[in-house]
Amino acid sequence: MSSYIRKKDTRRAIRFTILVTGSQGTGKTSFTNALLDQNILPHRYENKTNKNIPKTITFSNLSSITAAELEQTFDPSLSNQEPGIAITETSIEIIDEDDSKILLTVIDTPGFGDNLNNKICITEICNFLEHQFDYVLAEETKVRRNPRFEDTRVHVCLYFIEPTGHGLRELDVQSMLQMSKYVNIIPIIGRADSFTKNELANFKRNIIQDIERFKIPVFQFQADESETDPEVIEESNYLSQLQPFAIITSDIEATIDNKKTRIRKYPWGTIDINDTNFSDFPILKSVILGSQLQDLKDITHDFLYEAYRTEKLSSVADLQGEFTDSMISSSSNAITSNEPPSMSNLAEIANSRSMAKFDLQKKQVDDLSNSLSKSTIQEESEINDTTHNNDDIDDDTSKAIKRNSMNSELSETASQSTLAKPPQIEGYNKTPNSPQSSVASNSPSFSGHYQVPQSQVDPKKLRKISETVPYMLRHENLRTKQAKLEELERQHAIELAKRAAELERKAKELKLRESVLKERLNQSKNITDSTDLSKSNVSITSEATAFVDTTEE
Ligand SMILES: Nc1nc2c(ncn2[C@@H]2O[C@H](COP(=O)(O)OP(=O)(O)OP(=O)(O)O)[C@@H](O)[C@H]2O)c(=O)[nH]1
Repeated sequence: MSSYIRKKDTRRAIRFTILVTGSQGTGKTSFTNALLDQNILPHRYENKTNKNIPKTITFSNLSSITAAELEQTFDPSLSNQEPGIAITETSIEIIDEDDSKILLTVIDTPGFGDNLNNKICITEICNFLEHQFDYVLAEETKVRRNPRFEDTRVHVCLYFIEPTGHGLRELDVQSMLQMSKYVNIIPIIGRADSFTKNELANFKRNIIQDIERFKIPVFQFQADESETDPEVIEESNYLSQLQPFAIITSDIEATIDNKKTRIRKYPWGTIDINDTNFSDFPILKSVILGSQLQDLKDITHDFLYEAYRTEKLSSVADLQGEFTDSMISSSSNAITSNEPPSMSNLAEIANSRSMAKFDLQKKQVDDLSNSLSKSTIQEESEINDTTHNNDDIDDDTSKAIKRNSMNSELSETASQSTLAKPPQIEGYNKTPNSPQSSVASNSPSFSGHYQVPQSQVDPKKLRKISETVPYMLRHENLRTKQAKLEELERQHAIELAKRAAELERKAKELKLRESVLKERLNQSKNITDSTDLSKSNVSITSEATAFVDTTEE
């Protein structure tokens, strides 16, 4: 990565958001600094004056004490207080020589795992992830969309496991399980230099067994079934076998063989964190900012968000059903002052479930039918823009993207290679066609005798994800996926139009009923009036008779 420039022109940048979480001291800050190639984030123990303090998005704890107060002084009387959890973000724009940009946002979770009861941490992170989905859902269902809307969904969670050597803790299992509903999970072993080779192999085996036992749907590097490129298949197999990545990170910059890198110094020697004999850091970096970037984004949108959206919208549809039923059955009921639902606030409605309260109102029925017919038309006209609005990859950007293929030497290796089918952790398959659940049940699991791979593929020969172009898109896949997205949107629009038409029909029916009732009311009024008239006629006649009688007398 050649240069980093603070946010300037984000029009064509690819947005990519990473959540870095895990217990304290596992090397998250050092990792982020190494990933961004700048010591941008302060360590907790450091003087923060010269560093960028990340923007705090949320903070919450179970007591009234603030995190800053806890950090300032140690007061034994506060030792039972919970430090809580904050969610912070740091955005940076990575620009390569081709002017291609990634707007990278790193979300950190200081305080995670520091509480006596860490449920609050999981809840807070899940709420944050869910809110990002809600923003997109609310925007998608708006009649008029905001052209400057920023998609803040998180594409990958790098979960740092404490280097205990034992396996996953309950907090790790619970966190990964719950977060996996909203984000791709990649487990990471931080501070991997704490282990000997055998210890690391055992630790990886324990983690994999736990992932299998608790059915944690971590990210799968398995290539698509439709993938035919042997290089991609081989690389995916290699990455699958390597997982969970074991990384060494550092803040100390150095130059080795004329290349900028980072090192860790020990009394007995020095380790280059980019040396794949010791550290998976360079592989992880090229995976998240390169070869898998687009897949991570696609899975976030096509599976995770789609599942969330379906769940939310179907809850709205149920409520709408109740609403329309109540419209018919309660046509003569008293009128309440609740607002009618509109197609532009479905997300809010889904969240608050306030639609259940809605009742019939004559005036509102009119409003509703008007607004629905408008929104149906607009939805259809705007639906084609959805993909462009939601995703920031435009044609121009795609053109600028380079696809660096392996050299011919690796192709040879690939064709001769007899790699065993890599084990899988239950979870997502990257093929957009196959739903997550079916994959989970079909995928073979890690076997108990899983072995840490002995570098069947030379990591140096991994597809070169250029340091200047830190990402790569799969052009052909992108097109098919785009088409699928458009098809989904079209179906969604049709569904909305149907629902709107149905509501409109019911509204008309009600109007008709209303006018019939009015007519009847008028008729009955007329009858009453004529009865009154005949009564008064009778009294006039009797008065007249009395008058005639008196005159005659
Ligand atoms: N041995 C070793 N130490 C590391 C490694 N990465 C980071 N450290 C050190 O571990 C300590 C904690 O690292 P951080 O990067 O601050 O860890 P963190 O997870 O951000 O910690 P919190 O901010 O407290 O949550 C620092 O002293 C780092 O220098 C590593 O790969 N190996």
